[in-house]
Amino acid sequence: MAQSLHVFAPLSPSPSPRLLCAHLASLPHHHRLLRRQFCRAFTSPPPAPDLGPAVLASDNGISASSFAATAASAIDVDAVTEAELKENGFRSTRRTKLVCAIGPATCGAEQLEALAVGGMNVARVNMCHGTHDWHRGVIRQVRRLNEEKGFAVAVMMDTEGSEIHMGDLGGAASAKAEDGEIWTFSVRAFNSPLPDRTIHVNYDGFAEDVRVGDELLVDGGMVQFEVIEKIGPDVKCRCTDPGLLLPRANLTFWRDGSVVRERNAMLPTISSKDWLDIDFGIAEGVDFISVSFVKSAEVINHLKSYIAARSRDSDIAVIAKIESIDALKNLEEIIRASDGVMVARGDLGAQIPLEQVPSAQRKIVKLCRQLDKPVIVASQLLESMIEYPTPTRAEVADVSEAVRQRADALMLSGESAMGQYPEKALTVLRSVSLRIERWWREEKRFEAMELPDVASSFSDKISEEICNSAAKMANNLGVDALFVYTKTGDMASLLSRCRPDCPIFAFTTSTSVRRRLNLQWGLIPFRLSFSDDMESNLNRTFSLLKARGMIQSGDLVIALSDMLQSIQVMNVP
Ligand SMILES: Nc1ncnc2c1ncn2[C@@H]1O[C@H](COP(=O)(O)OP(=O)(O)O)[C@@H](O)[C@H]1O
Ligand SMILES: C=C(OP(=O)(O)O)C(=O)O
Ligand SMILES: [K+]
Ligand SMILES: [Mg+2]
Repeated sequence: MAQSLHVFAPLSPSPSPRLLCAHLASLPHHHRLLRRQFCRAFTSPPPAPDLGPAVLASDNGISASSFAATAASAIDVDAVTEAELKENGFRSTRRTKLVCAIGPATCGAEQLEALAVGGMNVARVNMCHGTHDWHRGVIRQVRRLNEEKGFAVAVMMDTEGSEIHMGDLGGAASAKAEDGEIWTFSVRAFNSPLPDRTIHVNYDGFAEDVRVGDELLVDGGMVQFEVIEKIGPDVKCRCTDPGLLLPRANLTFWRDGSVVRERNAMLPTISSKDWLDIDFGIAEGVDFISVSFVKSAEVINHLKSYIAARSRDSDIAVIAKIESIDALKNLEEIIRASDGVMVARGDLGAQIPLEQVPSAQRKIVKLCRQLDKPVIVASQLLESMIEYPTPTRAEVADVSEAVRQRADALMLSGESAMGQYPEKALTVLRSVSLRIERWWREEKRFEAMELPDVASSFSDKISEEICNSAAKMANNLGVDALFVYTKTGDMASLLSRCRPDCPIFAFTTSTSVRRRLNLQWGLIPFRLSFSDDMESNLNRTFSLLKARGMIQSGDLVIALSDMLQSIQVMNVP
């Protein structure tokens, strides 16, 4: 049994300028400008790894045109993953998936392609910002990239939800609030230009709900005010923690050490605007809809039945964002009802004390894995990279911890939507993920987690047992890859839940299932038409993958199928 040896060759840019920047990162705060200028001048973009589909044909001695015509129709695989596989071998493919919020910094065709090349698995558009035309442009551009360049980037649409937030600052990009300044927060509708130091608040009950003495937190505490006077619709506030106000920033108010949820707690989770956005998302065929400020399982079920009635042929997965006290209270029922979860630490940190966010994250990630639902860790992972080209040590440690917890995916928000270094931020996520995953495997710090039964029928129970056993066998035998043939994706998900040491090649007949699987830990999704005859499926897959240089004779694989509920161990012939 000849097992092949794979050499690790990280996909990272030339290290020297980064090291210099890392050194400069330790300078005191007032030197950061210097640091920034230095890093701008010296970290030229990494030499773009040639990961385009053209690479695919070259190693095999097959002419590009005939290759594209035959192989492309037979099997679809993500161009970037394929190149990573060839370059680094099975063992070193990235298991943690990456989600990027798209905004003004990344909505162009070239920028989107750069993110896809950099490893973006899911592109997220946030309905808090932009117009439907803008979002449509981004979604269609992602689809075009997938079709023309062989990526499988999924699209996630994130609802606005009924949060309380500021208006758009009369068109200004930001406004600075200084210590001691008096600002007016008002529910009045203003004609532009807005009066000086005035902020519109979108929630009509605001002036009635706040009290003098309340603390007003902008963006989860990035800027803080104290309420000093109420005059009709106007609330006068003194700035106690200065900072930058950004358009439509989220607002919470605190009284006696906890967040105030008066009538705003009665706001619907899905507003009338959200329903219009959801209709838009369904019409555009997004892969995921993430729901902001979920409070209970009911709203998830409601949305899922709406989607099922509206779009019989497409299956859109519903992601519950955990970002409120109510969501934490009803955590398990929400996770069970959803197709996935996002730990939305931005708003969560504005609703519970900050020091409780890490334990909440840990709990949510663990429960999601146990219940077989993908989980995304989001917000402020690399916040300083909105402005600076290198992350802080603390940010790298935070990313590492999320990877170590084996979350399915990490998300960039402002870093990729409006930051100065979107691609570099993605590179940091990618290289930290790879490094921590490798360390974890090498150290064999394998944390066996008790995985409860999630099956609801006896047949599902068989699939679940097969997956648990196969993952265990894969670890014990040190196999190169798990192959799973799955129509619905469920068996791929169950394998991913086990977080095995080797990557999981998931073959599915549908392009939408394939894109959806792109959010899940360790899965390399392929689209392939296959039959009930595993013998012929395997032979076909082996020859297609061998032709593309993605596997070699002698590689040891375990193959599973959800049609036959079978499990086979074999060497690639
Ligand atoms: N479509 C858009 N148009 C303009 N600005 C956007 C858009 N999407 C995102 N942004 C900017 O990027 C920031 C970070 O994006 P995101 O994390 O999605 O939103 P938020 O932080 O408001 O929840 C936003 O605060 C906003 O300034
Ligand atoms: C991801 C989050 O949601 P949004 O960016 O939509 O506020 C969050 O609050 O952390
Ligand atoms: K949102
Ligand atoms: Mg939020």
